[in-house]
Amino acid sequence: MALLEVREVTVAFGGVRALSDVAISAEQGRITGLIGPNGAGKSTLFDVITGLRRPSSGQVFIEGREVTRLGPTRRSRHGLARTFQRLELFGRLTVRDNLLVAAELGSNRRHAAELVDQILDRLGLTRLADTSSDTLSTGAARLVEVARALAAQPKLLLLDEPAAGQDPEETERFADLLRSLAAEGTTVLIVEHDMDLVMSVCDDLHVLDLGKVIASGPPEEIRRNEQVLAAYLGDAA
Ligand SMILES: Nc1ncnc2c1ncn2[C@@H]1O[C@H](COP(=O)(O)OP(=O)(O)OP(=O)(O)O)[C@@H](O)[C@H]1O
Repeated sequence: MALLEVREVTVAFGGVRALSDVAISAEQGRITGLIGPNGAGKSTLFDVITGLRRPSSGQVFIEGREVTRLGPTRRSRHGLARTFQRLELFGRLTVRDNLLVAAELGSNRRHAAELVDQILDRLGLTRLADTSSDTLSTGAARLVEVARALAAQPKLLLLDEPAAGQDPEETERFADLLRSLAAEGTTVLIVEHDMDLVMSVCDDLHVLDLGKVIASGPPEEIRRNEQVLAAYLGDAA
């Protein structure tokens, strides 16, 4: 059974269908990529999975339980955490306090401070712990968003363009982090335009174009798929 299953989801904004009968899944302990051109519907699908947007039709299941009608807070209790494409840190709080807020909402609240210190250390953020979040570089802020999502100790981690604004060294370290999280059993679903990162870390890919899934499979298959090459990858693969 997939940890996440999206069945036949459709989202319409007025007359525009942002998603049409989209079906994707993410397996436990694997890194699944969601790719496609701008406007394909990736962020809208994340909103449906996290409960920020109700689909016009279709269903979302986490560990086999339907969550389609649950709001974001109840879904986070089912082990789901996400980062945002547009950064959503609490700017005036320090890096540590941003993580503490998330950790204290999680199941391990009695050990929140200890957990936060472990995550800061793991992500190489200890030296920034007392820095106000609104003074961070974009690359560091992206990492802090991931750290904050991890503070909730999620089973399913959704990352919306986590590498945007990271330098190549940050991206390389980030790839290692994702691999180690997956090896520990965390399920990762990632939207990302950095194809080197996607092709090197993802176990499975789903490709969206104009609100439809045009291909699903392992990276080596996707990078040779004619329809995907025409719609998105072109010379990049
Ligand atoms: N709130 C909204 N109201 C109306 N249309 C919307 C809204 N949000 C998204 N759309 C439209 O839905 C489609 C999918 O947008 P979405 O942001 O999900 O794409 P995306 O794949 O995440 O793109 P990007 O890679 O640029 O982030 C686009 O045509 C977009 O203009």
